Amino acid sequence: MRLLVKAPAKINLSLDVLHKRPDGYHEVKMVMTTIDLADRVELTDLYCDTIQIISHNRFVPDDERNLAYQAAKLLKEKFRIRRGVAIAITKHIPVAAGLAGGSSDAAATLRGLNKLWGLGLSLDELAEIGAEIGSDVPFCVYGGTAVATGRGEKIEHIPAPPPSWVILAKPTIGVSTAEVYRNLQLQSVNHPDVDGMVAAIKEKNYEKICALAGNVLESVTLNMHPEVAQIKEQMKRFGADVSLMSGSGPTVFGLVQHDSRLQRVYNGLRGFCEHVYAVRLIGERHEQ
Ligand SMILES: C[C@](O)(CO)[C@H](O)COP(=O)(O)OP(=O)(O)OC[C@H]1O[C@@H](n2ccc(N)nc2=O)[C@H](O)[C@@H]1O
Ligand SMILES: Nc1ncnc2c1ncn2[C@@H]1O[C@H](COP(=O)(O)OP(=O)(O)OP(=O)(O)O)[C@@H](O)[C@H]1O
Repeated sequence: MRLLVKAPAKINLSLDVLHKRPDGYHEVKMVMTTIDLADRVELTDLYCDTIQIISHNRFVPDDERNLAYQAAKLLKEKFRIRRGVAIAITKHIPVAAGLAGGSSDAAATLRGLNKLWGLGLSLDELAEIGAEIGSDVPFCVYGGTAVATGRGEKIEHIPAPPPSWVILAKPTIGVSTAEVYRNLQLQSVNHPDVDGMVAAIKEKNYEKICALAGNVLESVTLNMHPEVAQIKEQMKRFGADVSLMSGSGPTVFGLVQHDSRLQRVYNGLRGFCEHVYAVRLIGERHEQ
C-alpha cells in the first residue's frame, strides 16, 4: 500500500525563552502556526523489514540521521512492527531554515504510519512519541496554531490567526539551532509579550498581531549573520506589515494582508535574495 502525507512548515509569531534548564534545554513560551509551504512524504510498504529513505536533496540525510527515519524506527520498536517502509521525501521547505522542515517530515511519517500500520493512535499519543525525536515535532503532529511551552513539546491549541499572506526570504546560510540557543544571553534580551499575542490572535486583531510579533533568538542570529538583519529591514521597507525571523533562523517572514502590496514585497526581495516564497497562513489543525 502507498500513502501520501503533507508536511507543512511552521513559523513562530512570538518566541520567548524563559531560562536554561538543568537538562541543557531552554524553557520556551512561543506561538506557532502552520503555513501552506509543505514537503511531500510518500510512504510505501516494503516486503523486507527495513526503513528506506529516498530524498534527492543533497542537504537531507538518507539514513538514521533523517528525522522521518527516526519516527518510523520509534513506531516499529514501540509496537513491534515487522514490516518495512520506504519513505520518499520531496523537499519544498528549505533545510535548516527555522521552518521545522525535518520535524514536519517526522510528524507526517508518524501520522502516515499510524494509518498504514493500523495502529489506531490518537494525535496526542503521536505527539508524545514525537517529543522523543525533537522539540518541534509535537506541534507538527497537530499543525494549526498553538502556544508551545516546556522545551516546546507542551501544546495548547488556539484559534487560527486572521488570513494573511506570508512572504518568506531565506539567505543562503544554514543555522544550527543548538548553536543559537547556546549563544543566547538571556540577561540582555527584550522579551516579547506572548500572552498579548495569544489575546490578539483570539481577537483576530491583525494590527495587534503585527505590533506584538517578537523573537528573542533574533538577538543571536542577527548578530552572527548581519544579512538576516538586512533582509528583515528590506522586508519592512518594501511594505510588509511586520517582519520577523522564524525560529532560530535564518528565514525571515513578513506578513502582508493586502493583495495589492504582495507583489511589491515579493519582487523587491527577489532582487537580492535567492529563496523567496509567497504563501498563506493555514493555522488549522490536521485531521486525525
Ligand atoms: C527554535 C525552534 O525551532 C522554535 O520553534 C525550536 O525551539 C527548536 O526545536 P528543534 O529544532 O526541534 O530542537 P531539538 O531538535 O529538540 O533541539 C536541538 C538543540 O536545540 C537546543 N534547544 C532546543 C529546544 C529548546 N527548547 N531548548 C534548547 O536549548 C538544544 O541544544 C538541542 O540540542
Ligand atoms: N527530513 C529532513 N529534512 C530536512 N533536514 C533533515 C531531515 N532529517 C534530518 N535533517 C537534518 O536536520 C537539520 C535541520 O534541518 P531542518 O530543516 O529540520 O531545520 P529547521 O527548519 O531549522 O528546524 P527547526 O525549525 O525545527 O529548528 C538538517 O541540516 C539536516 O541535516
